[in-house]
Amino acid sequence: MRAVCCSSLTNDNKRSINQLNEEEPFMTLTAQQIINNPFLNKGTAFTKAERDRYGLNGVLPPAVQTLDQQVAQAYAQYSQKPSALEKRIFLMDIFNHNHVLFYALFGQHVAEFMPIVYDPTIADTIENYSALFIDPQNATYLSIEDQDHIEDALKASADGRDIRLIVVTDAEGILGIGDWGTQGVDIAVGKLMVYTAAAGIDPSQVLPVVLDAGTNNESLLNDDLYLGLRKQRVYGDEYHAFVDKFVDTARTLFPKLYLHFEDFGRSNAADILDQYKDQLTTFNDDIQGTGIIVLAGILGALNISKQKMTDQVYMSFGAGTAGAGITQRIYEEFLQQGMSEDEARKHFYLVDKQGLLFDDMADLTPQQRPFARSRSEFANADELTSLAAAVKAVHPTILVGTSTVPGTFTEEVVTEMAAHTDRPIIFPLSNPTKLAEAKAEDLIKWTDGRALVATGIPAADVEYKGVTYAIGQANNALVYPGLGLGTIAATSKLLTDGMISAAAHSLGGIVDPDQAGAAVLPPVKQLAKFSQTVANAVAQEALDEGLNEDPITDAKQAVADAKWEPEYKELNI
Ligand SMILES: NC(=O)c1ccc[n+]([C@@H]2O[C@H](COP(=O)([O-])OP(=O)(O)OC[C@H]3O[C@@H](n4cnc5c(N)ncnc54)[C@H](O)[C@@H]3O)[C@@H](O)[C@H]2O)c1
Ligand SMILES: O=C(O)C[C@H](O)C(=O)O
Ligand SMILES: [Mn+2]
Repeated sequence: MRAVCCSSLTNDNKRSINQLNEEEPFMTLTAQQIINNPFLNKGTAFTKAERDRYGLNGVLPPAVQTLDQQVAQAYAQYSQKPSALEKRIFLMDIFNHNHVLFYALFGQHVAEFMPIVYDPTIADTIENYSALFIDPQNATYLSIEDQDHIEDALKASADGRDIRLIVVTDAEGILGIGDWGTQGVDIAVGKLMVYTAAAGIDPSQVLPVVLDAGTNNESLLNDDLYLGLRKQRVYGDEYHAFVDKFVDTARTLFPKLYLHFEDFGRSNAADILDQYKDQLTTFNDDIQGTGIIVLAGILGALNISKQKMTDQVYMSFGAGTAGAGITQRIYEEFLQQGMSEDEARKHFYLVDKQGLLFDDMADLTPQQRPFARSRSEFANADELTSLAAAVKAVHPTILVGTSTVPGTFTEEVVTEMAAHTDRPIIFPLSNPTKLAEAKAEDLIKWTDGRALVATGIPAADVEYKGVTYAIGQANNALVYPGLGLGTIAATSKLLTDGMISAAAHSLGGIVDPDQAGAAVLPPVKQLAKFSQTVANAVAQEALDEGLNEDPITDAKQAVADAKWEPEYKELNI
């Protein structure tokens, strides 16, 4: 029996499959093992010489195609698929068979594919994951009831690859659609695809992981097809011991790990980040990634309105994981711009289920507490139990929605806000599409074109009174790939606030703010380009803070060297 690709690579002998191909002929694979390995397979693009060498003659149709021809053929098929879900299933099929082709195709159609591979279509595939299941897509499925296999499972799915990046979810708070148990694994798969398409993270160095600690989703528990653990979600010490065991095992197996946490529940997300952030490069996308993109969007909006950050009055509608994370990031920016903590806090207002949050409320989260207000500030404090009442009392200049409640930025709320500020900054960010607090088009119309808008999911341009308003996408996907690439390229020991701030500031200067209808953030079609900008800024900051493990001096060069391109390399196995 011949060795299956790469399983003989030990942790001490870690190389990516690409490096491996280039360096050493160390094992022989059968034709079937090659074409069934998505990291190695080239399909019809195997050359004549490769076909001779690896016994592929007659195993494939005789014509030899180029990658460009394969991309064109696949895109033509894709275009015929009648729905977003079918388009996504088709692309996943390509991914399952041939990673280079998948990423070459994705790279040529980034803006078109983002909403298919990622949000919002990914929400449909998560809700229907068990029914649609075909392939585990190199993910690791860890169960709280089977912790003895954590190490084996991580090793088996990594299959000897040099894992540098894990996206892990426990799926308690998938986007705004709630608890999806094991089915949430797709968010880890999808986020990783965006890392590679946007920033060129080597796909052989990544691993999607789901931590299945049960689910409180009754529809899943009652679904015969459900593929996860059929029990109520576990919380408290038992849950944290499970997370600890996963993190300890993963960092031991993969010592250069960048660990990205995604869509954990409100009661766990911030605690887990605090627990690990000073130990290894830990990133919480919903807290930190969203904080970066919203700060970048606000900086972009202020560039257009020519206003100062420290003159703004900020209101968060929905102060959970993302809402509180964004608030903290904007608050830090106020401090960075020279304001004292006490002065800065006066600019922030949180509205959640209870209405405006006050410091005498017993049910505040630790992240909400520092921004809760005193009732004595308002004559009618007890009446401020709705967004409309809070907006009327506070007159915010910035309103960010992370509430998961659709349509809550009503015409009444928006016109009241716009009555007290020239250029209201309004970001309805709840995902997917069906949960957004408002539509971009309505915000532009209700404010007669004055609102500076960004949305969580892609929004079409808005034509209004002869001006075309481009709508920025304030989705963390615009920054987390560059942040990850920069951090990994710099071999940074930690991910610091300084690196996070550098990422947010690096997105400025890409959009021309003087163009009528300019967007507050750069367009998704330039995602690959500005991911590089973010990566360079982050890597430079890591070096400036002396966080690099390897002796790197040139941040840009390190980023360029770390970047993977979807090209067929000569197989040498
Ligand atoms: N655009 C982005 O990049 C981005 C990033 C992260 C999260 N999000 C979106 O933000 C939303 C929230 O995500 P999260 O991770 O913070 O979830 P979360 O559950 O941690 O927070 C949601 C918050 O909204 C509050 N809420 C619920 N109903 C409300 C109501 N009627 N009025 C006011 N507040 C209410 C909840 O109490 C909670 O505090 C989701 O829809 C998610 O998709 C967007
Ligand atoms: O996944 C997204 O589209 C962004 C964000 O992380 C979310 O949870 O909504
Ligand atoms: Mn998320």
